[in-house]
Amino acid sequence: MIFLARMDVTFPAHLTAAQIADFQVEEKEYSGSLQRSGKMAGIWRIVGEYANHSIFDVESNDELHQILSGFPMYPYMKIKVTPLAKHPNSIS
Ligand SMILES: O=C(O)CC1=CCC(=O)O1
Repeated sequence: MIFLARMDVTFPAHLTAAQIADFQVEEKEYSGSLQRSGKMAGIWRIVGEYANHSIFDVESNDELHQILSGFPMYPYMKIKVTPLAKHPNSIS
C-alpha cells in the first residue's frame, strides 16, 4: 500500500534551540532507517515551509500509523495522509 504523507512541523516556543537540534538529529536517524528499509520510499522538502511530502510503502494502515507515531517529532507534527492507487495511465 502506497501513501503520500504531508508533515508540517511546528515546535512550541518553550523548546530551546538545543532541544530542537536534538530532535532533528533523532528524526534524521529514524527517517534514514525507514528509508534504508524501503518503508519510506522518499522524502521531499516543501519549498519555503518547515514541511515535507513523503511516500510510504507499507502493509497496512496500522503499520503506517505505527511508523508515523514513532517519529521523534510526532508530537510537533500535523500529518495529512493520502492513500494512493495505481493510475491507469501509469507505465511502471
Ligand atoms: O520535515 C522535517 O524536517 C521533519 C521530518 C519528518 C520526517 C523527516 O525525515 O523529517
